[in-house]
Amino acid sequence: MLHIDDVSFRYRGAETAALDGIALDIPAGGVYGLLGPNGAGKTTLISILAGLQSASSGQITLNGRPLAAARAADPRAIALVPQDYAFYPMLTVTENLRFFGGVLGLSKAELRTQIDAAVAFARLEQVVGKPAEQLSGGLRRRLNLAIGLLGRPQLLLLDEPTVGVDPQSRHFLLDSIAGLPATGTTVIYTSHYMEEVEAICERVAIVDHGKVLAEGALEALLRCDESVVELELNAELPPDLASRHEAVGEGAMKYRLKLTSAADLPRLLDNLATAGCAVQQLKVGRENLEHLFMRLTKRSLRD
Ligand SMILES: Nc1ncnc2c1ncn2[C@@H]1O[C@H](COP(=O)(O)OP(=O)(O)OP(=O)(O)O)[C@@H](O)[C@H]1O
Repeated sequence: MLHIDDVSFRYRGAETAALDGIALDIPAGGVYGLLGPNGAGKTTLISILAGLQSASSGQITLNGRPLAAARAADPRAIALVPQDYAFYPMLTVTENLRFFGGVLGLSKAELRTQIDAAVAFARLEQVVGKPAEQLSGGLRRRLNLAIGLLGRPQLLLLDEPTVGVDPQSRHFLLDSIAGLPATGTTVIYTSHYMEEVEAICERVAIVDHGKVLAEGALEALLRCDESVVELELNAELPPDLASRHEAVGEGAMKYRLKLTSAADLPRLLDNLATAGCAVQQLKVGRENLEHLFMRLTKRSLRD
């Protein structure tokens, strides 16, 4: 659907490029995660995809057409839900939706249908008459999302849509976003919360310093070659086992260990039993995005 080929971008006066040869293929359907720490270049890429900035070099096509031509042919094809609140605080929810629907050029009948659909999707029914400035952080995010959906975009760009929301609204937002591909909208979801990306994205690109460090189906990225075991014990891991398995501490009595062969796991469990450590939890053979990111960059996503 979206093909990004060798795209670079440098802000005026900046010493380094914000995007440095980004190449990505984003298929139709699904939620595609753009994961990276602050300053990685996510917002810059999203702004270029939304037409707010032009790439310094490289090509982008949507369904085989250059991006600008695709947007000119169908101005509603791509919608952006920005990181900031993008509505008028003193207008009510309905007034905001009516205004932004009008900007999109929706007919009266379309406007009514789309506003009803967006309100239902974002579950804003209880607050339609409230000025936006009186909404909680979570409801503001939901209004932002509802506005983005008014034109029934083929591609929805979500720039960190859960920043500053309470856990309940976050859960609701993530569930709603995961359901969008089934309604015909492909989603690009930027975040520095790897748990969110792991929860709702089928494919992921990890970006840092304007470059793609890894890209692919989430399951394939997280499947590791080396066997990895996550253990939770009732006691400290004995030091000899820690060094033999290159253990990394993951919190109180939680460890991440490496195995070199299939026979290593029963041996490890025997050794733990001999040392008097009971295993409370055990997970085998799967990375998580935080570890993958650390392996690629030698630092944490939260740095
Ligand atoms: N208007 C600007 N002028 C100059 N440099 C900028 C500007 N906006 C962003 N940058 C720089 O470009 C790089 C990429 O920033 P960008 O906002 O795209 O990253 P991000 O991954 O979206 O981070 P965040 O999660 O903090 O929004 C950073 O080094 C940032 O400092």
